[in-house]
Amino acid sequence: MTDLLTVSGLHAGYAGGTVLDGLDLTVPAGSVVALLGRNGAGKTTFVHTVMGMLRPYSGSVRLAGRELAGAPAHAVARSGVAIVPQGRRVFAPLTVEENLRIAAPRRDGPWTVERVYELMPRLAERRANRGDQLSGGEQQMLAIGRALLRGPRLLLLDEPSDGLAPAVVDQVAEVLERLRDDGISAVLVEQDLHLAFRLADEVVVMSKGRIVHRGPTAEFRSDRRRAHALLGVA
Ligand SMILES: Nc1ncnc2c1ncn2[C@@H]1O[C@H](COP(=O)(O)OP(=O)(O)OP(=O)(O)O)[C@@H](O)[C@H]1O
Repeated sequence: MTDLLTVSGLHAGYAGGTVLDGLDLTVPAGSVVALLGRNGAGKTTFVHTVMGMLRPYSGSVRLAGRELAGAPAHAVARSGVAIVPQGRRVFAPLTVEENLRIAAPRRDGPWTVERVYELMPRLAERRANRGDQLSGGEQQMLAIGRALLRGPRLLLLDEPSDGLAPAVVDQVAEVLERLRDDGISAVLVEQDLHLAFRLADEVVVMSKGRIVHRGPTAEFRSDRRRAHALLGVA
């Protein structure tokens, strides 16, 4: 499989110091890679750096061969990367429909507002509701819909399960499963291992700004000792 995303030697951080310390990662086209790691490992920093929201100190971020490192977020978005941010960030005073319409849907992209509603009928039912009248799960679906409308080649999902009850995580998982089965390429940052295992083809573990493990999901799942050693979970 050809790699859609190729990140190499990525260094990035904040005024306080370096967080990404020479990170290398590839995402094959049509696959979902789960990015796991303890709190503070640098997962969100990675997602923000790929998206162009944080400028790297050095290193390369290539999407289908095209260099994106150092490009601003709007240029990265135009190149085909979309983010579903941690905390969802839907616009509270706007309705579901307005939130989707201002996502600036790509006219030539495969996704339309109607297609988003078909994927997530809950959003269609709530189309006239304001963002702040939605449940956490509905807000998450709205954030996913907004990202899809940009017609991304690569989707960056930053902890979609964050703050959701298990039954609601299950509903979001069903949506993401359908996208995966349709062949979407994605990096899924997750603390919820069940969700990561359910969706990802491969598991990547990050520690102190580097990748310290990579392997097929089934293999990682069956090796509890390694999961414990890398993530501190049972
Ligand atoms: N805006 C910021 N300014 C300064 N330091 C930051 C900023 N955002 C994150 N950091 C620091 O960078 C490090 C990595 O944080 P990051 O949020 O990328 O980790 P994470 O793996 O996503 O963690 P979590 O699972 O808790 O979300 C942490 O030490 C954090 O305190």
